[in-house]
Amino acid sequence: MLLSFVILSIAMHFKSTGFLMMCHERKQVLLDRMANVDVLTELPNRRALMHSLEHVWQQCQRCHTPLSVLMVDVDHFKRVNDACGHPEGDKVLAQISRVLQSHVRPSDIVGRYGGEEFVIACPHTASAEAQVLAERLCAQVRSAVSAHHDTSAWPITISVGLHVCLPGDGQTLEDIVLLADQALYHAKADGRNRVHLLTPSPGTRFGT
Ligand SMILES: Nc1nc2c(ncn2[C@@H]2O[C@H](COP(=O)(O)OP(=O)(O)OP(=O)(O)O)[C@@H](O)[C@H]2O)c(=O)[nH]1
Repeated sequence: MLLSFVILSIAMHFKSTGFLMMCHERKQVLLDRMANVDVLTELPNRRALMHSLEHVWQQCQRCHTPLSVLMVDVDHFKRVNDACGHPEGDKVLAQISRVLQSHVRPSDIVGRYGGEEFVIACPHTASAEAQVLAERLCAQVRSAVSAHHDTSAWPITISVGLHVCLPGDGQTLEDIVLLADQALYHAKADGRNRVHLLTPSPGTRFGT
């Protein structure tokens, strides 16, 4: 009788310890998700994106292959919010994120950089291939995403700044993001709804 009581107590102790461990693991998974995933788009947030970008850049440097980085920004997005409302704007951002994600390779990284800006990193990808991808993304967003205001559908477009990092040019993560952002600036200035490939001046030294 006493023996079975002891066995039962031990079994209950392990069961409750196991249960507590399971709760702890679930809580940890939830916390990790909250720290790394953007709630609206379910894409990696800026923190997770920068972490992955650093990882793929190191990988490309080891393999002596280029890394193409696309900075994507929704055109005149303020107008969408103003005309259709913030919740509709949120839907548009979620829709765009799905389009971007569905047109890249599994090895590419898509993340929400902030607001209406996304970053796509394509490891082992040279400029010609990246440019084709960027043009395709522009066309896909234009045809697949629209905001609904009353009965009218408003086409949504994106501008893409493309920067190609070559191993050996000494670029830091900050340089990479800055250059992709400069490319985006040109795409916007040239009229939006387009891709601009940045060509750094010959001899430009980074990371100094
Ligand atoms: N609905 C919604 N709007 C957002 C979110 N994040 C940023 N925005 C809006 O995005 C808009 C960005 O506006 P601007 O920076 O002026 O740029 P823009 O209107 O897209 O114009 P250009 O970039 O110059 O083409 C602002 O109105 C922000 O409020 C979000 O999570 N949801």
